[in-house]
Amino acid sequence: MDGKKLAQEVKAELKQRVEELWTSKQIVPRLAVILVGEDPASQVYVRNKRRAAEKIGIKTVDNLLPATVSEADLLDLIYEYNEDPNIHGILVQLPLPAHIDEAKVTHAILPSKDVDGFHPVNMGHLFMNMPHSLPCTPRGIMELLAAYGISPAGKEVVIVGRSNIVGRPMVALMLNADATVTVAHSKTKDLRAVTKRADILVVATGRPEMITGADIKPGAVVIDVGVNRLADGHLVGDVQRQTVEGVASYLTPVPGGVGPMTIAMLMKQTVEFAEKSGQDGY
Ligand SMILES: Nc1nc(=O)c2c([nH]1)NC[C@@H]1CN(c3ccc(C(=O)N[C@@H](CCC(=O)O)C(=O)O)cc3)C=[N+]21
Repeated sequence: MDGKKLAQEVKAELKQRVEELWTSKQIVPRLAVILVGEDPASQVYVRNKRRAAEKIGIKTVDNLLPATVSEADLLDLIYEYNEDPNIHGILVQLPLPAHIDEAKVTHAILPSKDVDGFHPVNMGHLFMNMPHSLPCTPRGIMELLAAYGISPAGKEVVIVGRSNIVGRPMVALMLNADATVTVAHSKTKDLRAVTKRADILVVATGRPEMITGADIKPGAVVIDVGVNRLADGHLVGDVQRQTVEGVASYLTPVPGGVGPMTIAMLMKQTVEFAEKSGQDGY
């Protein structure tokens, strides 16, 4: 499944929507991005986000804060953006340094500007199937499946991983799409027996190549959320491509699968927020 190509298509459509928003309402979508510290992987993502935004016509307001910034100063910056009517979305790149409470920071973002969908209010709405903001990675996965004509309705979907960023919201999205959902994680007994049941398997564990061809049902659709940089510099997923390729009907590559879709969905959410701005409650 070609996430890179689909992401290009999504971004081309967004570019048109951004032009329409300017023509009809003179609004330019604006996204505030906050990066704390100098984690090299985070710097790459933030740069990719800025590049994608520029191409679409979204303005990004980048904030590079030193790793020593206090939690209070970071919160103050968020409050400023919360109040600023010209900012439609706020993103704080995770992980944050250990002295800063990630929950406190993500919960400080106004739910209506929470482009990542991490705020408990947005997570709650999502679980009740009345979403306002959708977490970018799970949403990107749903769009990939839809583009390939794969409907989760009635299927056995197994999600490996229960993070707040991917696993848990993925459960909600799959449930909302009428799948029969199972969540496996590090304490699951006989993981292979569980993953082998899956018609659609979503793997988001952060453990390089942990899922092999022996773990999946022939013909399964396998979604690899992992982005693991090995010591030799190359990038692998949580799925072992060589052994899974011959068994699965579809597999998302790493790189070029879920990653580019995540960025495309961030852009989509920002444009949607800008389109809604000024309406009741926003
Ligand atoms: N507040 C917040 N929101 C996030 O959405 C968020 C975050 N923090 N922290 C880190 C993770 C990770 N993440 C990725 C985004 C794009 C690629 C991506 O485009 N990957 C390329 C490869 C990039 C490379 O070469 O390193 C690909 O898979 O083709 C990967 C990972 C977003 N995250």
